[in-house]
Amino acid sequence: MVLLDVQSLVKQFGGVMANDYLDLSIEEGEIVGLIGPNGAGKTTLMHCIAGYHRPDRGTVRFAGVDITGWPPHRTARAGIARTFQSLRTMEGLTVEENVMVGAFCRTDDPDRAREAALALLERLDLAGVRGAQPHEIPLAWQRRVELARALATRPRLLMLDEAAAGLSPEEIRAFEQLLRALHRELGLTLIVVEHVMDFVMSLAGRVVVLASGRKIAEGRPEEVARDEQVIEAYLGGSYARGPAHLGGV
Ligand SMILES: Nc1ncnc2c1ncn2[C@@H]1O[C@H](COP(=O)(O)OP(=O)(O)OP(=O)(O)O)[C@@H](O)[C@H]1O
Repeated sequence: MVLLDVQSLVKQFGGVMANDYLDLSIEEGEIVGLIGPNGAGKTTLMHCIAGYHRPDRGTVRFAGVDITGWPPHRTARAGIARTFQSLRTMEGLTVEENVMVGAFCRTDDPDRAREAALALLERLDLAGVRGAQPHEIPLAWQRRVELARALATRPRLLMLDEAAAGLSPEEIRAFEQLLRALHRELGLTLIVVEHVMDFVMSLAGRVVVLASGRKIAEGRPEEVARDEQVIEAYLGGSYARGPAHLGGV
């Protein structure tokens, strides 16, 4: 079943076509990697899906419903969650309270929200730091707090924006294993926006490549890594890692 169906999506900022008639269709249960050089339009696409931007044209359908232009609190209720490139954990709130913020998407009852938050903190091995402030714990754990908060909204579609950035290779492997397990346990559909190629290429079943707001390739990770247009897009741009990073798949 198609869970997310984006058609002819356009988002423009002044003269910049950040998303230039994009189509994207995702089956329930898929893990889709979304890659592309800096400025390709990946974050804009996620913003348009989750309602942080209103598209100029095109449609976003989720579970058969037209959700184009719905604000974030409505898309969250519909079952779309996301994490942010720059961490948006809230200082002044404890780790547990941060996760409760997500749970309030589904309940008004603080006891229930706390219960849901605690269950997630235990599942993500964060129960020991539930009373800490997010800035007091390591980055890899802060990313899991963000993940827990997103999961607390009980999403069907979870979008991760550069969740592996700044993590060590060991932390990235652990994060990948955790995501695989959660994907299985919760029946999640995942969109993984990522610059860390090893991570996305090994996690995703399908990879979609954007450049200058357009989709230039899509397919299995090993196919995409060999695609000449993809290699060219990375070579031609200011992307620091270059195609060597794609070649290792
Ligand atoms: N709020 C905004 N105002 C003006 N221009 C924007 C805005 N958001 C994005 N852009 C522009 O739209 C284009 C796409 O940006 P976007 O952040 O979606 O790319 P990206 O693929 O996520 O890049 P990165 O990998 O660097 O995060 C860029 O040219 C960017 O400068």
